[in-house]
Amino acid sequence: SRLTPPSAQAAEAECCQHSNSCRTAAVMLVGDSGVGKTCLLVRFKDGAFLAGSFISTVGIDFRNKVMNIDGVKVKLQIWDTAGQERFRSVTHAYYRDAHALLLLYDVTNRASFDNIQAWLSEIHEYAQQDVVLMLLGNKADSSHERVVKREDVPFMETSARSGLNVELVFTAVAKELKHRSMKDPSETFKLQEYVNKEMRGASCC
Ligand SMILES: Nc1nc2c(ncn2[C@@H]2O[C@H](COP(=O)(O)OP(=O)(O)OP(=O)(O)O)[C@@H](O)[C@H]2O)c(=O)[nH]1
Repeated sequence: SRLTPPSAQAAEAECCQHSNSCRTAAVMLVGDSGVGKTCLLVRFKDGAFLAGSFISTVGIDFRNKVMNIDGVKVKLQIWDTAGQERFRSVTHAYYRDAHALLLLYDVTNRASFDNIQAWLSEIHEYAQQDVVLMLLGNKADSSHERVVKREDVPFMETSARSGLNVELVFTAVAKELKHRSMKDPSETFKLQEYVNKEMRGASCC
């Protein structure tokens, strides 16, 4: 479906009616068609996997989810963009308002990985300079041989199918944005360090 997200301010007003400690953040999912953007969002929002026939997103879609980050409500307004080339001009218009970008590729699809450079150029051109950026290698449930990962952007593997790291991605982004909005220089937050620590924690003990 094609929906226009309400402005971030409207979303903030709605969220903050119920709480005086609340932040709103716009998170945008980008990447080639078929890498699993819609599925990742549905997994995060509804805890389910959209198996079966693949319905490509048309234009842009969005969903809200409120997270509790260390006692502060962070409302994520998550925009799911169409990966298909013909919708590129629609998605360009949304980059400017995004606080965070999740750039996905499919670990089983080499072309989707090779296109990351083009996506990064696009992000550089249209997004805010200080946008929070994470690269996600999705479909990590697959036993397929991995394409080489990049070291220059915060990175982690995810699976919309198994749920691997899905909650962690959004928690990490929300934490980063919360830290920034509080503007407390004594508290630093390192996205990659946080996800590395949390991933290790999950696999040990
Ligand atoms: N095995 C596996 N399949 C997945 C995963 N995530 C998505 N898929 C499958 O990949 C296909 C594409 O998923 P979508 O989420 O619709 O892809 P998209 O990136 O939103 O595509 P566009 O809307 O065209 O940009 C679907 O058939 C999904 O079932 C995953 O983590 N593991």
